[in-house]
Amino acid sequence: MNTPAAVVADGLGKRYRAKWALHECTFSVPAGRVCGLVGANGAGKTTLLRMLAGLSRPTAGRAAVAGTAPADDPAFLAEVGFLAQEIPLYRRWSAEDHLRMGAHLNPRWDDAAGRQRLRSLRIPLGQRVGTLSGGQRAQVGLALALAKHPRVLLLDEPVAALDPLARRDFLSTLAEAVAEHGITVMLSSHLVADLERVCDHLVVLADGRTVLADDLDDVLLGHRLLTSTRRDIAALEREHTVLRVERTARQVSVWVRLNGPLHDPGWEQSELSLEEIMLAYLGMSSVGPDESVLREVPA
Ligand SMILES: Nc1ncnc2c1ncn2[C@@H]1O[C@H](COP(=O)(O)OP(=O)(O)OP(=O)(O)O)[C@@H](O)[C@H]1O
Repeated sequence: MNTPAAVVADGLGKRYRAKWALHECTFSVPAGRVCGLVGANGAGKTTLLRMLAGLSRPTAGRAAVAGTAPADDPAFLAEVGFLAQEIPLYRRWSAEDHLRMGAHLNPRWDDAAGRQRLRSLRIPLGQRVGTLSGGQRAQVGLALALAKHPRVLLLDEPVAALDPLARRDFLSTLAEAVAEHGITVMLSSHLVADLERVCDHLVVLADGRTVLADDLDDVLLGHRLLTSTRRDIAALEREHTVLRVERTARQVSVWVRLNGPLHDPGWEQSELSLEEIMLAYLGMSSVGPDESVLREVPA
């Protein structure tokens, strides 16, 4: 049985003046998944998340989040939690003040869970959030977003500025909430090890386009490093998606997404880690592998 999609982008695009920040972006995230959103700086992650959160209108295409088109209206905003990169909190207010405002504004507010989450992390509820550490502020932002009981939670690089311990705490809180409430999460990050820990689905953007959208297990199964003494990769390119090529005098190495079985026994196959797969995608443009760039990568 197919799980219904909680987040859908269909030809979604955003143009700023002449430049497309996001172009023909198409993917769907099944309900209950934690989806990592990956892309180089400027790939369009924030642009995408802001459109999904109803904070910015698409120039082209359509999106559906929790079954509806994102919009800046109370019914939609009740279903969706969004934590922006800069953790938007009132610096002069305490966590307690934010909790009270949340209870006032949100119909499904779970005040007890929000407080419990912050107390268990020993975050002082009465202290101005401007005087909390970056990690504590991120946890306050997450606790507030979760207390809304959203069906979909969108997080824009929430752990980027946190130390490893604070990142672990943040991601544990997130994983517990997902297990408890079955919410769908879309989380942008450059930290592949973190994504591997919490995500079971991936969307990768390059130059504002979707270059990969799949379950994490299928991503790991479907990518291989192929090596051979031959030089010609034309036959390989006809059947599979070549991400990266490195040539030495004696050997060619090809990072590939397999679109079916590999028939040619002349290639030696080895598995790729998620980090290696992501690096291959981040190094390619949306139109194909760039060997001149790839040659700079040490073997
Ligand atoms: N308000 C804006 N006006 C003009 N251009 C914009 C605007 N917002 C984003 N862009 C451009 O759109 C592109 C995508 O930006 P975006 O912030 O979505 O990337 P990102 O993947 O989130 O990057 P990062 O990893 O650095 O946060 C960039 O080229 C950026 O300069």
